[in-house]
Amino acid sequence: MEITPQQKAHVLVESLAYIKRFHNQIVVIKYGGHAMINNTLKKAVIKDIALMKYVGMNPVVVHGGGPEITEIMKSLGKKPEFIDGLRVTDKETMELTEMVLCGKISSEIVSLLNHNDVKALGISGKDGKTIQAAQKSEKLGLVGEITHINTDLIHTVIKEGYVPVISPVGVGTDAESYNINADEVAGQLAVALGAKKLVLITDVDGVLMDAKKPETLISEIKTTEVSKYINEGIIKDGMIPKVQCCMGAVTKGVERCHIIDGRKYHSILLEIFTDDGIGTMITT
Ligand SMILES: Nc1ncnc2c1ncn2[C@@H]1O[C@H](COP(=O)(O)OP(=O)(O)O)[C@@H](O)[C@H]1O
Ligand SMILES: CC(=O)N[C@@H](CCC(=O)OP(=O)(O)O)C(=O)O
Repeated sequence: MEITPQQKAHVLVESLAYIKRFHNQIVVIKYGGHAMINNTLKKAVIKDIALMKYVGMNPVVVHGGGPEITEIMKSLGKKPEFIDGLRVTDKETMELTEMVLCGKISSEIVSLLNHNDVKALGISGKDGKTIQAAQKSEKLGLVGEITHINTDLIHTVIKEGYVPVISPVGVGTDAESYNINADEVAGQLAVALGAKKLVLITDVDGVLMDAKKPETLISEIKTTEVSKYINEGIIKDGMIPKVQCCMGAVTKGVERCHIIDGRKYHSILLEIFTDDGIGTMITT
């Protein structure tokens, strides 16, 4: 169906209300590794984030990269192991994780944003002690639990006009590195920054009753329903930290938390600039 010039103009005018609503507001976008499917899609996601910045919003990107960490582990003969969606992390895995997240993925996102004339800056959670952490549990090894978020560096770079791109690596009291699930970082960062909205981009339509059937999308989940879905085995694996982090964020003041499908072109814009909403929204 062809869109007429009048319809295009109408869409632009309609967007004004959203631009005004989010002007100068922080929106945390978590870009998951499973949604970094190919370069074309990656470039489209980056363009959406660039557009948010152009119109006066303050996007803060938290990136994942689980599939790439898994790939490099396998290529080195290491067997990835997960408990409730979290990677069991020994010392060598931690080094690989840091290399992939801070060395490769962060720098790629930063460079794509820069290419779209948006100033971007990569920040590992270790930089400026932004994400402080302690060991989550013995069995997970060097997986971190966030103990404190220091937002100074992020606020400074936002003030200077940059889009911060955060890698989910934390620092302990002995300067040791911790691998932290990127959803957890995004959720707690959204709270610490007083973000208006948290958007998690992944590779499914949202939370599904049956993970293999997109038509079973649950468009809204109340925080009180989350543990029921987890206990019944409907929400599992990598979806567990996602709903839990949204739950934490909405109960601590983030107005809206959404889990959306990054495989669909311009899903971020649809989420931010329309009333219809897509994916799953977590509400109190
Ligand atoms: N109820 C559910 N609805 C949708 N996806 C689910 C559900 N339970 C588990 N999942 C899984 O969660 C995955 C998303 O988490 P994850 O693989 O960690 O993605 P990301 O890299 O984007 O963080 C989906 O691809 C799906 O396999
Ligand atoms: C502890 C833990 O599981 N950390 C994650 C960090 C990366 C991540 O969260 O990436 P996605 O968002 O792409 O899943 C991992 O090692 O895979």
